[in-house]
Amino acid sequence: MDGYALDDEPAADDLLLGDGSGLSAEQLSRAEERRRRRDVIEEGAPREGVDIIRRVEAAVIVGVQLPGRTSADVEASLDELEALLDTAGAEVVERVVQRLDTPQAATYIGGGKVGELRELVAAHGADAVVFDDELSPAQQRTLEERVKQKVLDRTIVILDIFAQHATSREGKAQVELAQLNYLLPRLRGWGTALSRQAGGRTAGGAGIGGRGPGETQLEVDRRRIMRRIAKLRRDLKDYARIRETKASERERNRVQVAALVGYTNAGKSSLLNRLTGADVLVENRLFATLDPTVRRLPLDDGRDIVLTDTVGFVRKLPHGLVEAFKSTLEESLTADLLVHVVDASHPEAESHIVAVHEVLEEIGADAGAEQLVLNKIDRADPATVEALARRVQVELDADPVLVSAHTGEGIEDLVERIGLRIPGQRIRISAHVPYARQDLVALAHRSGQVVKEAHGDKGTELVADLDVRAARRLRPYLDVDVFAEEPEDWERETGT
Ligand SMILES: Nc1nc2c(ncn2[C@@H]2O[C@H](COP(=O)(O)OP(=O)(O)OP(=O)(O)O)[C@@H](O)[C@H]2O)c(=O)[nH]1
Ligand SMILES: [Mg+2]
Repeated sequence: MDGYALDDEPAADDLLLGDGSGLSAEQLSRAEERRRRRDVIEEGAPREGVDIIRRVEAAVIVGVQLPGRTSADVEASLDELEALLDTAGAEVVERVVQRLDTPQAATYIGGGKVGELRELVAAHGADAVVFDDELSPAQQRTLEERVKQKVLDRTIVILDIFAQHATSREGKAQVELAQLNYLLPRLRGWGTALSRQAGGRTAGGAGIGGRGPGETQLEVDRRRIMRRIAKLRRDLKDYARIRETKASERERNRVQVAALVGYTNAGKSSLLNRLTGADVLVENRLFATLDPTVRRLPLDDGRDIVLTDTVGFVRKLPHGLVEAFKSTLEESLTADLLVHVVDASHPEAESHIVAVHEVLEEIGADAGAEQLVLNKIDRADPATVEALARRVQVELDADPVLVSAHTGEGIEDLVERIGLRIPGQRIRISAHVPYARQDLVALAHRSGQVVKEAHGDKGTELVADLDVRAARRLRPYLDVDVFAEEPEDWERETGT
């Protein structure tokens, strides 16, 4: 069967209604309601884009417990899949878990389970089955044939959320590239949706109740997608070049960068707002932020650094997506310090830390300095936070700062810690310091490298490499006022 010609199978809908399917009267009537609404929707206009999930209302989700994973692991991952689907606008009506020694080649789960799934889907009037793991194109196709309904996986859900939320040109291009790369090997199955995207239904009645597009149409689609992929790659290279230019401008201005990274919904944007008075969208939703935001952060010692906020990570983040977002994430790659934000009130906090480290490793950003921040301590149990802090100290050799972006608790500590972890820049100064201010000469010795020191009749002639803070205190006696031209508006350059 080609395409999601769902209405080919009206029988599946009628199959179990009113029989001993085990559903409550309420569940049955909701299933009936969904069917009615969907009929209306299917009549409606074709939608734009590859928006597969937006067409899903009610999903059955499937997790597999492989050796080495506890059932709690599987449930936690399914909780997250449910949250992802919720973000994408779909409701989960049932979850199915199977224990397996190894995934089945043809259908991932076992044959008996597939039959069960088919019945569940029909009984609930669900319009999709979503697997928590990535399926191969062949598995997906086989499952669709047997379950008689659309079969999706976690990857496409995440891709769809990203597609819904991306706002910048670069973000949109990155997501589209990842989507098309995912789609290309699955074209046989996705033909219908694509033909619609191309502007109308394919000749031959590929729409409701029709057959999928023929081979020729598939070839056309495939070539068109490949051309589009090539174009997106070129565009992304251009965007990356622009980004590089900005980064090297910042380099020239010797601005240092701290990047907020962390699991989605950890509170990165909230912290950026709290630390810099920014006004970035904060939502109790996964992937609220997709586009990087850059803000100036004044440190206690008078230095200004740049703080960046970017897309959050999640377990099993599709590889294509990480690849596509590499240039956005480059900000973290080149940062002087990674500020890794953790939702300390989340029961899965530790596995989130691990997942974030995995993604950082994948993009090659795991080498630099990292400051762990345990956020949301206002809503977490203090004993739990303490225990978590102790465990990360022992296991990761991290010295976390405890904060609440909401109440502001710990924020001063965090700023101080960032200042300590980001090495002060040194600048070369030359000065004539009067004998009355020998304390400043002593300061130069303490906080930097004195290159030359000579005693003349007016005072001490000094050449030294100092951190900016110390240098600023010598300002009245500098031979050249290096602070006269401080950059002022670089934080607006990526403006939002
Ligand atoms: N109680 C409490 N809630 C917080 C705190 N910080 C953030 N939140 C809430 O956590 C949710 C996510 O916050 P965001 O700042 O959007 O998180 P994020 O890490 O930027 O999330 P993404 O951009 O989706 O990756 C929001 O509902 C915030 O109000 C905190 O310190 N305490
Ligand atoms: Mg955010």
